[in-house]
Amino acid sequence: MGENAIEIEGLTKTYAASGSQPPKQALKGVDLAIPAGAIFGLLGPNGAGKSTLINILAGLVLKSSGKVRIWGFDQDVNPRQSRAAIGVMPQELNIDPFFTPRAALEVQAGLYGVPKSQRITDRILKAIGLEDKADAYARNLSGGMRRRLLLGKALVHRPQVLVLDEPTAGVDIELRQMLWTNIRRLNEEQGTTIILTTHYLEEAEQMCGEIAIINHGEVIARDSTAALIGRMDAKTLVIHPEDPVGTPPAMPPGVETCTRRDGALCFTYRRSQIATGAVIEAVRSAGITIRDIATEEPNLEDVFVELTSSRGAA
Ligand SMILES: Nc1ncnc2c1ncn2[C@@H]1O[C@H](COP(=O)(O)OP(=O)(O)OP(=O)(O)O)[C@@H](O)[C@H]1O
Repeated sequence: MGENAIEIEGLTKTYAASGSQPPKQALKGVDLAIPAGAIFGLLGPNGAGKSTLINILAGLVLKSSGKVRIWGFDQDVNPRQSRAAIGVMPQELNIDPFFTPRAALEVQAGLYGVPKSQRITDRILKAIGLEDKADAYARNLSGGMRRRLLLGKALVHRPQVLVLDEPTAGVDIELRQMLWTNIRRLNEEQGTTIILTTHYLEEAEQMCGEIAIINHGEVIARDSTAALIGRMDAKTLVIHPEDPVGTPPAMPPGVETCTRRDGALCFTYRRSQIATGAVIEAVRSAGITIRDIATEEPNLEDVFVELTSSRGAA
């Protein structure tokens, strides 16, 4: 195994035409390397191609062309090994209602050819907090419990790479925290590489060390989360004046000024072009006494919006 858990080169996928629907090119030549041990975020607007990419990794969708290596195994050359190295928690709650969690995990382990003596069913039930429900029918489980069971099913063969497709979509905060605690633990204690898609950019910002942004079937950015956010040039300075200010002070060109409802003055400008000191100086020169001062840095949401909105529609 090299340093990368996943290596993707020139990956394309075109879904065939069906009925009145024309063929759809969902992936247009994706190159992507995901380092072993990472918590890696795959972000993009609806329809960008994230699920297609994940489903190809999982062996659920056939690629049209390109190379995929999972844990060093080429999907075309070593399909069995590459499949054994990856576990996928899908988006849909596709659980057989007549299986109990214990049975569902056992069946899944059987599908992966895990011998009975090597199964870790009890350990997984405990990790996902379903010990109490181990023998209840799945149809009696809450949505949150089913989701945890899906995570459990992805773990039966102890994969080195765990892929999570929107793991926390529509789940309450408590369950979200629990899922993340589980996932972080897997990453820290077992060194499992985690790849996830999420619509919660704040969550991606907190969880993922590295991120790829995919749009219209192409990777349009791939960097550490910090570096991606660092690319954004915008900065906002928020100044709370000692006394209410009627007319905002004159500013150097390129500074946008607004007054917030609480009376704070805010100034937005490009860090690369205007020094914060110059903005503060302009405020002081206008005779304003500053009570408090704060800056607002861009976040992942700003990066995402800027990158994905600049390319237009498909
Ligand atoms: N089975 C299919 N047949 C035809 N087109 C498909 C199929 N699956 C996906 N597509 C199309 O391929 C494109 C990419 O879809 P995909 O589901 O990969 O996007 P996504 O980024 O996962 O979106 P979402 O966030 O909504 O899940 C979309 O235009 C979608 O309509």
